[in-house]
Amino acid sequence: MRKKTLLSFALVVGVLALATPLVVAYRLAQQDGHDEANAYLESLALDVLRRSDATRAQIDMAVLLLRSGPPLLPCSEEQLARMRVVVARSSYLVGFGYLDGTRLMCSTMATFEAPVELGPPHRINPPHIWSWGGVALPGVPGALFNINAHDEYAAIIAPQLVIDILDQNSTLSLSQVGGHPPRMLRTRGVFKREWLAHYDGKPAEFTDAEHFVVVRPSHNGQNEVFAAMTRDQVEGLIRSAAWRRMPIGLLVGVLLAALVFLIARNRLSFKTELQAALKRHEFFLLYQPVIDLRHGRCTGAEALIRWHRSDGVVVPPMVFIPAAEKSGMIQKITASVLQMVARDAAQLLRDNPQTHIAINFSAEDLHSPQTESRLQALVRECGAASHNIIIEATESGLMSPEKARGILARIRQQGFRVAIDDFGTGNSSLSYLATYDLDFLKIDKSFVDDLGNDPSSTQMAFHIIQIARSLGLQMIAEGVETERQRDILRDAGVQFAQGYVFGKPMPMADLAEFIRQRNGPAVDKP
Ligand SMILES: Nc1nc2c(ncn2[C@@H]2O[C@H](COP(=O)(O)O[C@H]3[C@@H](O)[C@H](n4cnc5c(=O)[nH]c(N)nc54)O[C@@H]3COP(=O)(O)O)[C@@H](O)[C@H]2O)c(=O)[nH]1
Repeated sequence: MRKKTLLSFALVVGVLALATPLVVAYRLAQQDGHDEANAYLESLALDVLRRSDATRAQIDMAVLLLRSGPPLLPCSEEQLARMRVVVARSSYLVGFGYLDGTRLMCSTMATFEAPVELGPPHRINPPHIWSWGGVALPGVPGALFNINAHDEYAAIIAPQLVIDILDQNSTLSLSQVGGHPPRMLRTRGVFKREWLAHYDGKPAEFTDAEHFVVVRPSHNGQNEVFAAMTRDQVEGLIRSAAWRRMPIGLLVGVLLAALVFLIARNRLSFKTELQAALKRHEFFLLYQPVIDLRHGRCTGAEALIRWHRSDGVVVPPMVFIPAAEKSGMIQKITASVLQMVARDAAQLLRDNPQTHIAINFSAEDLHSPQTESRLQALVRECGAASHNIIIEATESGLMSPEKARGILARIRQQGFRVAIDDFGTGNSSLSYLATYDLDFLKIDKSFVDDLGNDPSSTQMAFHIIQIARSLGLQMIAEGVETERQRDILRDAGVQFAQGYVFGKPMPMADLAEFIRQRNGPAVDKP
């Protein structure tokens, strides 16, 4: 990836890394604020319903007590005294009275000069309980009462008592509605009749242009409480939740953005480091001998790159080659490998014209138009022939078949030989492999390791050998560490092998000596 692209990519990912936790934190804060509003309004609504139930229970109990004593003369001092005792014992009843039909004859609250005509009841529920709302009583000016009558006994209730659970300054709204059609039983704050349309007998929450409303029905379904707060109040709760959530979101965002920054810097600096290493010629090659298993001669070697850093550490290719591939540096490194082979191997190839040097190519090398000219320059510079060079391409390098196939075909036409490396570790199939012009198939070390020990690895290795045979490819087994592995491979018809049993990767001078010893008249067969 080019520096500019990497920077833009890192910037976009960094901004996303910073913004995403903030957005998530805000969304959670919105949810928290909403949940808080919901929970608070629900608790208020349930409280009103609980008080309403308690009021009803107190009325029932009061009527029971009034009826339990010996019958008294209606509106007599004795009856009013009994009513006063009952009222004193209850917390939600403010008075009691005696009814004759719809006329309130007397009450504990005030003495009437004449009976108070209440008119037709506002609600009858169940049949023997009649209710009136908003009743003005003589002797108690400026107050309106609800009256709840059980036959002749009328409980007098201050409607606000049930609903006055908010402090005076509260701007929340609470309304209890009951009956069919619905009538307002008691209210405080705002109530809009259109809210009734949102309620279908089940608990509900909804928002209109100005309010967030929670509705909770009583357990007997006879009335329901609407608790509401303004949308500004909900926003206030969201804001306080955001104050709690956002710092965590910000912290996570900053950490993620810092991580992105560090990774990008690492990538960029690694690329810079590779560039500097190339300039300072810190890369060098070791050569691992390849042995012909039939007669034990060394037929060539694989060039394996190492990075001798200025701090003295020798970095193996597994560490920097993948990073070089990702940072777009691999072609420069391969070009340097070709130059080093040209320099290192010139003498060896002149002295041993039948030997080869195998060079690893990455996917990008196989897709580059410069590869052919670089290979031509290599053989020209070291005075070798193209058959002295084997290109090792990994399965992943062949993954863009259109580009790779063309280059490989042209390279082979010019006499260079091609091996597929690490075969079996990717997803290549036999039919896929058959579409390429190849000379060698390298059997990956992972299949060689357990040869003769693990039946499935052994079977896999034999299967790969079968594939190579069916495609007419010669085989090079890699990672051969024991004589047993060597013998099994040789007996299975594998022609070539490399591995520690023959020789570890070594400098060119050592390789020349190795070949002299191995291929000279005194050479031991494997
Ligand atoms: N694109 C390029 N890739 C390269 C280049 N040089 C090396 N590589 C690739 O790096 C991978 C690791 O290579 P390396 O650490 O050099 O390991 C090689 C051998 O040292 C190791 N090997 C060989 N025999 C044995 C053995 O008997 N035991 C054992 N434990 N290890 C052994 O195997 C590696 C050779 O692998 P391969 O190339 O698949 O034959 C590796 O994938 C290299 O390809 C480069 O210049 N360019």
